[in-house]
Amino acid sequence: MSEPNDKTHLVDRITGHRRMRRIRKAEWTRRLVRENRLTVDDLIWPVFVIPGDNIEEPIPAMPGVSRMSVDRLAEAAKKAEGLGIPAIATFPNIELEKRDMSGSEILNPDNLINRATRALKKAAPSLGVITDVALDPFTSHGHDGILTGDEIVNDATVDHICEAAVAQAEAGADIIAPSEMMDGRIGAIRERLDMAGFQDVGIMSYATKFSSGFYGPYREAISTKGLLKGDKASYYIDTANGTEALRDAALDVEEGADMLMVKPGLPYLDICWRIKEAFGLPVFAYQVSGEYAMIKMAAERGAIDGERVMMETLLSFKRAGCDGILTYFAIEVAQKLAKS
Ligand SMILES: NCc1[nH]cc(CCC(=O)O)c1CC(=O)O
Repeated sequence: MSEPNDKTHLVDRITGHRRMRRIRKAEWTRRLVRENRLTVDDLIWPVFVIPGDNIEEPIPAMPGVSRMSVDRLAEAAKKAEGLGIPAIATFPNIELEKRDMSGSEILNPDNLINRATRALKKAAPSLGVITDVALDPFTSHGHDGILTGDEIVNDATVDHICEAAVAQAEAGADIIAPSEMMDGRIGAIRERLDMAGFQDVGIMSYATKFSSGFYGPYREAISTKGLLKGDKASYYIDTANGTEALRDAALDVEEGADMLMVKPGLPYLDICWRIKEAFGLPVFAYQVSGEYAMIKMAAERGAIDGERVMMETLLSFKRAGCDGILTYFAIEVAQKLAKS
């Protein structure tokens, strides 16, 4: 028969006196041993731009997010700059009449995205501007590249986005972020930017972009939802493939990417970690529209504490080795961090 206090000894025999809970006991020890922190320096704010003046249009699939006309965007950018957010990433929703098979409007030096960049640089000069060079906001079929028959043509698309990258740099973009997953695009863009004298304009590669279901609300936000025929599986990475994602990122590193992105974020934390370990380059996770919507909508329905889950997911990217996060929560988080 065992003595009444033998249970204590039983646990000590099992743990060898190592008790993890000692360091969790008080708030001050928890603070002292906390391994990762989220700060305002980690945030990149993705925004949606629309034509017109003085317009702010809520996006139903993304509660709390609106498309903004350039003037409103400039105001919002001042706010972001004031909060200390380092950079903004712009995505245009252009008129349907301006979209065509090859996305030619992306080459217009005065297109919506380039006008937004100029306005941002004027309104908030210390805020970094990151522009996407994919064709999807500009094509009548919603694909990221030039569509010939059933095929998204690789090399012609690369030529096209190289021109677009130069136009974006001319408008003042600090970082070009190609998101269309064509082969050879990073090296080609680097060469074209350098030839045009933009050695200082960086490239943040959407290095591992998965063929994901999490982009749904974004396609509503830029109005490609009804346009897109088929899916993007012939150019985005299969969601089952981690090692292939690493090979793809390795090519971008060789071709001269300055920073790498993993997209979506939360379902791909393993990729964030592997990429950070493999290359040591700055790595960013894109917490995409569907991830944002899941949190906001679950919170609205009372299933989760939205603010708490927002902070937890953002911190998970830091734990997974990311240097920063593109997140639609940027303003909300920055405001919260400023108070604490
Ligand atoms: N170039 C495509 C692009 N640029 C940004 C996103 C998604 C961003 C998000 O979901 O928040 C996508 C994905 C897509 O439409 O296939």
